[in-house]
Amino acid sequence: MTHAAPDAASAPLAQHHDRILILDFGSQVTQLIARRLRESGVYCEVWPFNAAPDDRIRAFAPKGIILSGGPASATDEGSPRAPQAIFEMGLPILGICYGQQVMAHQLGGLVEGGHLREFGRAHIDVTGDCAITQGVWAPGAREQVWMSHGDRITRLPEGFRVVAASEGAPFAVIANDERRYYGTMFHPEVVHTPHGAALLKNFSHIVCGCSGDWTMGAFRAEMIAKIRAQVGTGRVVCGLSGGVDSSVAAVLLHEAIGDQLTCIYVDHGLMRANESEQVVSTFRDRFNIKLVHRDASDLFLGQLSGVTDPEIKRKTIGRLFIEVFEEEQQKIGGADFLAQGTLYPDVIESVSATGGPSVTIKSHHNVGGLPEGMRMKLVEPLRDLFKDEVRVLGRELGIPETIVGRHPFPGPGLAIRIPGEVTKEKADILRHADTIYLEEIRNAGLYDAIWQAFAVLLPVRTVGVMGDGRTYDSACALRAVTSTDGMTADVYPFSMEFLTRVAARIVNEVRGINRVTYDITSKPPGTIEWE
Ligand SMILES: Nc1ncnc2c1ncn2[C@@H]1O[C@H](COP(=O)(O)OP(=O)(O)OP(=O)(O)O)[C@@H](O)[C@H]1O
Ligand SMILES: O=c1[nH]c(=O)c2[nH+]cn([C@@H]3O[C@H](COP(=O)(O)O)[C@@H](O)[C@H]3O)c2[nH]1
Ligand SMILES: NC(=O)CC[C@H](N)C(=O)O
Ligand SMILES: [Mg+2]
Repeated sequence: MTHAAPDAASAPLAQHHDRILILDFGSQVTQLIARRLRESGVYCEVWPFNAAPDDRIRAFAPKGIILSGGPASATDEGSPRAPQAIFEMGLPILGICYGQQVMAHQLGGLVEGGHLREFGRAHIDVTGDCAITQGVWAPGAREQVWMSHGDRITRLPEGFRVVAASEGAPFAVIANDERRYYGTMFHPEVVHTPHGAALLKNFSHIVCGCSGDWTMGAFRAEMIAKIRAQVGTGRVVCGLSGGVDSSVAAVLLHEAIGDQLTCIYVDHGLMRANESEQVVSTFRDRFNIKLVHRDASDLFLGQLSGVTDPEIKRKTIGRLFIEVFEEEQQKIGGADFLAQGTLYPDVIESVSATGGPSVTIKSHHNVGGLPEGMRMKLVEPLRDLFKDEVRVLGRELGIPETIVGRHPFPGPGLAIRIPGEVTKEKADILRHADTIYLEEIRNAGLYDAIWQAFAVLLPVRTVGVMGDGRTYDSACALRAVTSTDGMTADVYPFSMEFLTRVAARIVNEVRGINRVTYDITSKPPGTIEWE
């Protein structure tokens, strides 16, 4: 499941599982193909299309290959090509969007731009049947899919036939039964293609014959072996926040390398109330993991003084985290590796995954915020997983529900919930409001129905009247969203009664806030955090 140039060490580990190779042409949603395959129990790896030499592919011995979508046009000179050798390996191939177009082009078909473009929801007419649609779509049906293309195939290569068509894509599904080549113009990997997962499962299970024996239990075993292979006898420090991701990473690492692991919890003065005590007692006492608790609030708050730009805040925090980790590893006699609970969404939002043109939305402190020239090597066992998969793994590892089910809390903490300059006073005010808000959510039994809820301290002062006196204090915003993976999110529909109760408590109890608003922006167009 690595999203790096294939490394020789990874292949033998997966040897006893059926596997699919995904060649990435730079689509924003390539990782969702891997995720859908994992959900149906199939081991897979994502390799950049241009880092897949023929001998490596043969050594990996996949049961099938999927070609992802991508931003290029197959008709452009110099646009990406699939390794020609894959068409001589006798393996089933599924091309998705650009992957379909490039396969058609390389096999002698014709691809053209300048036709009707389709973005988002579209409908296709199923005109035939094939191995990937069987049992999912019946001929004659009209089905919803999700499209994102400007080019299309205008002439099929030899041996292919049409199975479904849309207005903008006469070749929405194509099949060459004899060679077991299939192509879709739409994206079966996204949830907006309602039966997409079933189509992919038909490809992996029926066409490629994968048995579906890849589970989170298998992931755990393989990842432990991978960690051991990477780390050897070296020492590892792990940034542990007590959040879901680093807790799961720490317990997994501990299982893999025992006392070679030391966790470092950094209190940057921007954590929530009582966080430090909870983390220390859980990990030291319950899991028996070596843990350093570092109070670095003066350092962080000092360096954030005068900083107002969100990206500079994030990069400052990312740099200071590493500085602190470097200092602490020296105190324990040196470490060769830094482990973090980085997840796939952290990676995709921070950097372009394949060096392609996907844009940086924000620099997650643990990815885009890392300083150049960091000495320790990174160990990031969860880098290819989505949050809900990490939760499944956490349960598999016996981590208590109070940790596994926690709302995410970003590494930069309250700093990115205080637009403008961050000060200790503001952090204290926000911490208090946030505590009340979450207490009310818990009391109302809503905590588990919400992906993430928090308060934001606005850099706006407003006039109020309290006890017949005039106030001129800050406004705060409440945010609560539902989501499955943090990539998209919807507003949580609280009752007005609940919201007004929370607002009253905050204004009454928190000195410095005299007005409360509720943020009703979904993601997109908003992001979950305000900065
Ligand atoms: N206060 C902290 N001390 C040490 N490491 C931290 C701290 N905050 C974040 N990190 C590191 O940065 C990584 C990314 O942070 P992130 O918030 O995404 O994950 P998390 O805190 O582990 O889980 P969650 O998303 O549930 O909050 C963490 O996994 C951890 O390695
Ligand atoms: O560890 C982290 N470091 C960061 O720099 C960071 N920025 C956002 N987040 C969390 O990621 C999820 C998506 O957030 P956004 O919609 O704000 O991008 C949400 O769950 C956010 O809380 C971060 N986590
Ligand atoms: N999503 C894709 O793979 C798009 C493929 C190609 N760039 C097109 O516009 O048709
Ligand atoms: Mg966190």
